This record gives sequence, structure tokens and C-alpha cells, in this order.
Amino acid sequence: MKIALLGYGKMGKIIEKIATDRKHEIVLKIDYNNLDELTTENLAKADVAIEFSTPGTVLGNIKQCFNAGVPVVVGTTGWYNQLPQVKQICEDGGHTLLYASNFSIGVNVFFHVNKVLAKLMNNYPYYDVQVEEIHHVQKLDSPSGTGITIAEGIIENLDRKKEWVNVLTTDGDETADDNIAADQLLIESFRIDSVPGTHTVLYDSEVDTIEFKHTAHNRNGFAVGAVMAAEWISDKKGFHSIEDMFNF
Ligand SMILES: NC(=O)C1=CN([C@@H]2O[C@H](COP(=O)(O)OP(=O)(O)OC[C@H]3O[C@@H](n4cnc5c(N)ncnc54)[C@H](OP(=O)(O)O)[C@@H]3O)[C@@H](O)[C@H]2O)C=CC1
Ligand SMILES: O=C(O)C1=N[C@H](C(=O)O)C[C@H](O)C1
Repeated sequence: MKIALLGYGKMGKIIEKIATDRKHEIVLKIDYNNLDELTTENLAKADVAIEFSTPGTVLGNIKQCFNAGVPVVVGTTGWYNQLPQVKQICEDGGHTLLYASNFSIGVNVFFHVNKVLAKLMNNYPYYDVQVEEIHHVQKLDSPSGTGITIAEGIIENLDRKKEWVNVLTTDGDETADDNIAADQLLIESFRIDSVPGTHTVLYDSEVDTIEFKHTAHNRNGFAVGAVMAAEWISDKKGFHSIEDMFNF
């Protein structure tokens, strides 16, 4: 397949390596320094685009892909309040998009088990639950997209939680959960050094704590999943999330 990379930072560079290893060809690489090359004509040379840029640039890039008629895999996070609008434009125009807050296979298994666990915990009301996420200090958005997906999975399945709230804890701060109502689910975000991504669900009672945790050792898992998604979506139409691909 011919692939356009929209965003050529930490993720774009690893995706290039994985895609090339899988015998794909990179026909376009866009970062902040060559935005003038992001034209309909150049995009149309690709079979599929993979978008890992920034929360502020992702929507414009998605629209460019729609205009060029190129299916797009979106990994960028921090724009999910716009999902309904993008879904509408995608479906009305007969375009193709797949998005995921996290493309790693391990995290998608985690998402599935998280929902099963949340349903089970309806039987045990003396446990409170919270989500923690740790990422590198360059991360622009909080909470992480993965943290939001985990929280949504809990809220859909655990009757006593109705909405999530986020606290970004920086060095030296104590956890500020005093103002969290019983029906709110805390997502606590930490930004530390170069951590690739660690997500934990904690069920805490007076007598014990259950910890359910995923630790990314590097970014390769995200990149492999994104290239697999590009392969999967290249012959499809419509608006898809990664759940459609894994089909657990
Ligand atoms: N869904 C998933 O599995 C994962 C999602 N992510 C998400 O992916 C996004 C990117 O992450 P990461 O690669 O670590 O971030 P980086 O900051 O390393 O890379 C972002 C890239 O986007 C480029 N860029 C800036 N403006 C534009 C534009 N208008 N069009 C295209 N590219 C542009 C930057 O260029 P320049 O450097 O020149 O400024 C840079 O190359 C983040 O939102 C992150 O949360 C990350 C990992 C996994
Ligand atoms: O910015 C990152 O690095 C990551 N972002 C994604 C997110 O916001 O969940 C996925 C992964 O955790 C790495």
C-alpha cells in the first residue's frame, strides 16, 4: 500500500519503520515544516493516510483526507468532543475514517476486560474506583485519550459512576480527590519524564485494593496497531472505531 503520514514526530517515525518492514511505501510525510506539501493532489497518491499530529491540527487534516478521497486512520487524541460532528461529515460524504485512542493490541484487550470487570463490581459497592494515567512531559492533552476510553467503559457498565472528572497532578501535589462526588469517576493524570503510557484502574476498599494495569514499554505496539488498521480499512467505507477491527 502507498501510505501518507500526517504528523512525522515520535509516532510518525516509528510508523514509517513498521510500515516499511511490512512492505508498504511511504509516499508523503508531513510535519509543521512542510505543510505546503499537504495538497489534495499529493494526498490522492496514497491508498491510505495515517494521522498522528496534534489536537489543534487533526481536524483540518481529516477534512483534507476527505476532500482527497483517501481513507484515514486517526491516532491523534484530544479532539473527541468533535467526534459526533466528524462522524456526520464522514457518513454524509461517503468518506472513510478509523480512529482509536490507543492502537496497541494489549490496551484493546485491557479495554475489553475493563468493561467486564466494571460490570462485576456492581455487586461490590464498598469498592470505589479511579483511573490513573502517566505520560511523558511533552504530552499536550489530559486526560489521555486512553484514560477517557477506560473511564467511558467503566461508566457504561458500573451503575454508581455517571461522569468522569480529570485532575492533572504535577510534582509534589497530593491527590486532590476531596471534591470528587461519589458518582464521579476521577481520572488522575501524571506527566513524568519520557513515560510512553501507563494506565491503571484501581478499585479501593477499606480492606484491599485491586489494581488493573497496562504499561507500554515503548511506542512500537501503538505503531503496529496503526499500520494493521490502515491495512484493514483500505477497502472499507464509513466511520469506524478500532473495536470494529478487533471484534472481541
Ligand atoms: N492512538 C494511539 O495509539 C496513540 C496516539 N498518540 C497521539 O498521537 C499524537 C502524536 O503523538 P506524537 O507522535 O507522540 O507527537 P509528536 O509531538 O512527537 O509529533 C507530532 C507531529 O505533528 C506534526 N505537526 C504539527 N502540525 C502539523 C500539521 N498541521 N499537520 C501534520 N503534522 C503536524 C509535528 O511537526 P513538528 O515536529 O515540525 O512540530 C510533529 O511531527 C498525539 O495526539 C498523541 O496523543 C500517541 C501515541 C499512540
Ligand atoms: O501522547 C501519547 O504519547 C499517547 N497518547 C495516547 C493517549 O492519549 O491515550 C495513547 C498512548 O497512551 C500514548
